[in-house]
Amino acid sequence: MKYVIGIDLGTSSVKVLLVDKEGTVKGEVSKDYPQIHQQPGYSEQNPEEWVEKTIAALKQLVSSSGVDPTDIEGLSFSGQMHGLVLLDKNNAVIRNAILWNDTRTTMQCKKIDQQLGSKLLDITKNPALEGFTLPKIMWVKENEPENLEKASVFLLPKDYLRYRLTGAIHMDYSDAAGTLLLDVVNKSWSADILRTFEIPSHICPPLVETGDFVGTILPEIAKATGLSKETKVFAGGADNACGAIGAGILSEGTALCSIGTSGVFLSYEKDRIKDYGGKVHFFNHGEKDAYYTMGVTLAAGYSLSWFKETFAEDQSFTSLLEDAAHSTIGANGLLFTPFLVGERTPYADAKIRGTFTGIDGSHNKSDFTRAVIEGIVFSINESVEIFRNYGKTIDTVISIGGGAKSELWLQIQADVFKTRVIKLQNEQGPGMGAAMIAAVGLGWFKSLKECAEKFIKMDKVYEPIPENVERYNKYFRAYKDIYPHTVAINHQLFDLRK
Ligand SMILES: Nc1ncnc2c1ncn2[C@@H]1O[C@H](COP(=O)(O)OP(=O)(O)O)[C@@H](O)[C@H]1O
Ligand SMILES: O=C(CO)[C@@H](O)[C@H](O)COP(=O)(O)O
Repeated sequence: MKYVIGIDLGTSSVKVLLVDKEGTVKGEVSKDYPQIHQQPGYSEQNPEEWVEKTIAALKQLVSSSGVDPTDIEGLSFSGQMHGLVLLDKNNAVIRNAILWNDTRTTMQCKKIDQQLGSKLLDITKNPALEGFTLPKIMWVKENEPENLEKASVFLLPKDYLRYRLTGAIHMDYSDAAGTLLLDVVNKSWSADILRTFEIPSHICPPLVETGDFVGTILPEIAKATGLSKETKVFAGGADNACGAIGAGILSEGTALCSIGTSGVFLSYEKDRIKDYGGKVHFFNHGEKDAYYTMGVTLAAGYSLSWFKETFAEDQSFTSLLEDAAHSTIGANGLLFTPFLVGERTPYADAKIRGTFTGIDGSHNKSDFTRAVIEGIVFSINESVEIFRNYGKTIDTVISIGGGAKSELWLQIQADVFKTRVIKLQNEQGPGMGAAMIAAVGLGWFKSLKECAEKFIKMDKVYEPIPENVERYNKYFRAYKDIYPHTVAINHQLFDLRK
């Protein structure tokens, strides 16, 4: 049997997946790394940790699988999006990576809006948001000019990892789309935007398709991981594009809910002129010349992780979620807004912060946990509403990520979204998507669609329960009232913390 590996460089961990030609997952290893929050709104990671943890995970995967390394024919990547990695002329990392959930760049976003106006949306199809890469480059230019002067190239997280595994520098279109420097429809770096903000064009890496063959792994990496040095490497893509591939979101009418560190609601778009007025993100898909649109909740799984670390450190996620089942729909009248690091969709607001509303002396930990997981789904439902308001029909949603690990959470998604929710046999969509990119790149399949037919296996379907839908509807309406009623005080508190 022949195999491929999908490497998903997430925010909380790197996950490596060994998949055979039938699409069966033969092994899976995950290694965690921390986020560094030096001050409110800051979120960084040390790129060296990604490399070390990936090598360790690959080594464990190869040795524990018992598979002949020469049978592992190829690998590809899925990566957390937007994070800025700057390399000097020797390709050494200049500073920690500034991540997608870092919101220090509000001033830079204002500047982009003022200087580019509607041109930004015309070229990049997206508004200026703190998480995207261009404002991060501008922040470095303004606050650490010596670091930008030293830079010979900028990369996104999985591109840096790929560079360390192959020695070759590239960026694929699906990830480049999230930089706010790409002309999304014409698939080239925007000279106009680079010129406007006086960013040297030489720091933009060569662009490739997500499925392109980019080389083989370096001999020293082969030695460190136990992989064969003949292993073919394919570029890979943004984690949400790969999540979509791994969930079979490859034609109009299909939608995805991913609850990882972030929460994403995503829909396939064939139509490059589809206009959502910048209310949701519009990016190049990992499938050539296709697109996807998505809304993003910045702290989805992150909210639950924060809750667990702060109030239930010794409990597992599984037991926490079991507890939440003892509470009721609406957590006995307790609502949570997951704005722990600001928000993106529908409120692009770096200063908003989270709330528990309606705390009562009778509430216990089960109610609080339930409120957290419901609040995350309510927030993602605000993106679902945007899609519906623009005329999209959403009746079936594939759910992936940590949020698809719990029956309770899956049923809440079905009840709140008012759609059928499908859980896949492997809920790790992005890693599977990366493995599929390698499988197609190797020529095992003619297209991603053909590969999806073989690789993607449905596990269980959750139908909305009418009685729950009605009750959640009422709580969702109350949830939506919290942002407008707490925005002023949250902005005041944010400023007071300085
Ligand atoms: N057993 C579980 N049940 C429910 N949620 C879980 C479970 N394990 C992890 N999670 C949630 O999933 C999130 C991680 O999801 P994942 O898709 O691995 O994220 P990322 O790709 O961002 O690293 C965690 O933040 C946590 O909230
Ligand atoms: O910023 C975005 C999308 O625009 C995030 O979705 C990141 O891509 C991180 O994803 P996860 O680590 O949560 O999967």
